Amino acid sequence: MSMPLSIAEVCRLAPVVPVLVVEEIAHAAPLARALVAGGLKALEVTLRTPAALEAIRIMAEAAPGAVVGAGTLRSPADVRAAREAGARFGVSPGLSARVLDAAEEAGLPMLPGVATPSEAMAGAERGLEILKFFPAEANGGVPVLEAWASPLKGLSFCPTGGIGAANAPDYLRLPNVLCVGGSWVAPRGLVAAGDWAAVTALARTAAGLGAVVPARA
Ligand SMILES: O=C(O)C(=O)C[C@H](O)[C@H](O)COP(=O)(O)O
Repeated sequence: MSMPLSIAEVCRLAPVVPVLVVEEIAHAAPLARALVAGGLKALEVTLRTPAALEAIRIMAEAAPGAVVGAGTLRSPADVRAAREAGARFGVSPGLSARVLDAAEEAGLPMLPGVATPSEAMAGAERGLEILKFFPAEANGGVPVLEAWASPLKGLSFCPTGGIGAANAPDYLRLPNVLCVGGSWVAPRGLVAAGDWAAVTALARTAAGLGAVVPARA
């Protein structure tokens, strides 16, 4: 039985949470190992492919250093399926009371997505202190999080959507950012080609982003 982790603990495992779209079961184990080898331990497997739930099971077994979660949770049924597959945290594009109720019932720590102060306040009213800012770049990116820092004091964010190695440091240096999410560390082409060494190299660069940002030191 793995130790239960809070969302804060999940976000502190590494500066970047890889957002994964697993098309083939055979990719699950080597992909998880490649990311963990590069230093990224919290892995978000999106429930966007038929392989996703089985991929969560396989990754947790194949990469003991990984903390595997499920992304794209949009319904209570998604939450229950993710939990049964062994997901240790859940991520959602939005903030849904039904999804959050189901997650509470299942004991699944949730990182729901918000794009406005009203949504962030709705999350805070439910006792959540860490929220995903999604889609980060399309919603105004860094200046929006800077503008939220004072009025939404006490809330921290995991911006996701449109983030890559080039702009991740701009987010990671914000005091109200704990980590960022992104698919750039596991690009479709490298995964399809089984180029796990290249994935590890991307992960290593991403894992090192935290070290160069004074706010996270
Ligand atoms: O569905 C979810 O729960 C998600 O987490 C969505 C992802 O955060 C983004 O799709 C990642 O965005 P990119 O890094 O720009 O590819």
